[in-house]
Amino acid sequence: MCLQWQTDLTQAAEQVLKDKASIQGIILASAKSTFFAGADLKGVMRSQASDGPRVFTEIEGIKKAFRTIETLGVPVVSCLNGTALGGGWEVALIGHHRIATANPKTQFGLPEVTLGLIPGGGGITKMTRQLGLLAAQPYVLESKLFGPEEAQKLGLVHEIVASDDQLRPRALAHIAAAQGQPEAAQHLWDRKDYKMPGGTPSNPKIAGMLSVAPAVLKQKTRGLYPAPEAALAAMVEGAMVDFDTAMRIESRYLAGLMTSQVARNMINTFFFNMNSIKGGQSRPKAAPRYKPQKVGILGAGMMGSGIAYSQASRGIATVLKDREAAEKGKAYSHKLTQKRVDKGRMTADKQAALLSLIQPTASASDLKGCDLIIEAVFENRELKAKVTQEAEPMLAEGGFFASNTSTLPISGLATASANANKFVGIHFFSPVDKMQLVEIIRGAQTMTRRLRVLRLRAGPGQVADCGERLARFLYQPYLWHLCDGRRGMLGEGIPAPVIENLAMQVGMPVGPLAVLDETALSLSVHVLDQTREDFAKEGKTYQATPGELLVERMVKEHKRPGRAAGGGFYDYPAGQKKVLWPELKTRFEKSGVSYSQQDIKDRLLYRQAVETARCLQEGVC
Ligand SMILES: CCC[C@H](O)CC(=O)SCCNC(=O)CCNC(=O)[C@H](O)C(C)(C)COP(=O)([O-])OP(=O)([O-])OC[C@H]1O[C@@H](n2cnc3c(N)ncnc32)[C@H](O)[C@@H]1OP(=O)([O-])[O-]
Repeated sequence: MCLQWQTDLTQAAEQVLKDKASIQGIILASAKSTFFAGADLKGVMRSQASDGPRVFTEIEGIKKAFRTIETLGVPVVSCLNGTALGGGWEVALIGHHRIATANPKTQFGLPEVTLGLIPGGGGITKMTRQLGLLAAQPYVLESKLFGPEEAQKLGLVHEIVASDDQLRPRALAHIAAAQGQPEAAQHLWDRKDYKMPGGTPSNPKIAGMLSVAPAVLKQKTRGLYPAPEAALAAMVEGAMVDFDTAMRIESRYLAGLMTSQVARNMINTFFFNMNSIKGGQSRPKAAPRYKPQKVGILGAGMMGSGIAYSQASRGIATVLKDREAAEKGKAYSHKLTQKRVDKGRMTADKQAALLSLIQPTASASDLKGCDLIIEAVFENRELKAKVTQEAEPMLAEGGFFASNTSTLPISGLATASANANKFVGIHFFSPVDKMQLVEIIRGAQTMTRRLRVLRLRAGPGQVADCGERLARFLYQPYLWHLCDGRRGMLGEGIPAPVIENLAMQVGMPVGPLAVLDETALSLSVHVLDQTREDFAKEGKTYQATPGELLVERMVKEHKRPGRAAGGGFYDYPAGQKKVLWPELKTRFEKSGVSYSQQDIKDRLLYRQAVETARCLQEGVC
């Protein structure tokens, strides 16, 4: 929907108006394999707040042309040869009759709210009038996409043909058959007897639902996403007025969002940056794809068990080695998959196949032939050195070794290896089965080629090659800061519920204390002990921060090592929701401590922003 397209559309609409007497029907078709990809997102990225009036006029101009075509009095047929999204689906909705080619890859719908926008090119008004206020919500507020078959069931597509070359003949046949039938040249909502399915907001049932809808929405968005709120408002306000006014309401909300920083951020992150990542922008162009055939994992604790699951779920033969807990580690995969089997999302056969790929063992000799071994033992340098030396000789020819450390420098750990050039960090995030990011850390001696190969297929999702930076300079300091920082929020006496709730209010999925519990407080203490030892070897004394000391107290004095070991900052009563450990109040909260909620929110966010900027500055990609 670039500016040139808008000009062409206006001209086409003016032309059909002139030629009206000689037109029997109109076919909307695309010369490309995608029917239409919607608004020009690059153009949206260039808009500023001051462009609001211009953008509003442009949206209204587009919709005026749409309206000219659909109210001309001739049947309009949309021939949907491929995907139609956002403004593209709104173009499809101009057609009174819509024919789609059967293709499981085709997607229709309105992804606007996922980009900080709303379907303001007629999408909200038309989908609401077609489906009703309730039934339209998933498509408008949650951007639920659908294929041709679902579209047909919803009455949004009227015919499905087997191949693209049947679209035009079917459209022509429809137009021929529709001659003399005024209703075939009219949308449902333009008919005199039109009634909104399910009723308008004046219907008591709908009114009841609408009275809670904003609260339900806010619970999901926490008030941080303006687009779904605007979409709901446009749906409801539009349902109470005539069609043209509803269209104008939509345009106003859309113009506001299109010129907002939030939309620019979301489009950049969720469309352009995501496409770059998916397109492998940061991957070396020439390196072939790599998938290890057999992976060994050392240590079947929380991380090792999760990594074993992540490898096996990708069809990779996995040896899970632990002196005592290997079976328990494998049971974690059973627990995860059983939940899916119980919900009917996985067959018992698939579960059995996945579990059969995990070989629990206490013996290092079972690692023989692994082309990748990942150690996931405690953050203790000596232990890591010991397991490295024990397992490395089992590697297959050309295989390489990885440490899942989150804090210890890779170059240092690599000194225990006989092949430091084949030693890398692969840092999975907890819980491994949920977190998409995998961080690849290059040691000083890691061969670049090794890293390149690895970057392609190391873990469950995205890979950042961060040359020892992210783990040490972003992840850990960030976590530390959350409970300590330089002065330490909890240590300052700020109530734990305040910290947790404000973190959620700035958009974090869970509070920082919950994150620390998940990653295990005991892990942080292992790191602290190791750091003290490292300093002592150099004749120095490490000055622990207040936050480090606080976590140490939690583990050593209060015996609260984290979630996996039964409790940390939270209690985890079986079968119930976690609750903050009541004694945090008596042990850490200081009565009379003064704090500003905004300051706490800023502290939580600024730290991330500063560390992210530092990573960029240091070339972490
Ligand atoms: C008034 C009405 C307002 C309306 O309601 C608001 C909207 O429509 S909001 C919009 C709602 N629409 C959407 O959210 C749909 C967004 N688009 C898509 O989801 C996919 O592109 C699509 C599924 C259509 C095709 O997938 P595929 O076949 O794998 O192709 P591909 O993905 O590799 O793209 C090829 C190239 O085209 C580029 N480009 C694509 N779309 C846009 C765009 N809208 N803009 C700008 N550029 C776009 C893309 O960056 C890439 O460029 P490059 O330089 O070559 O890297």
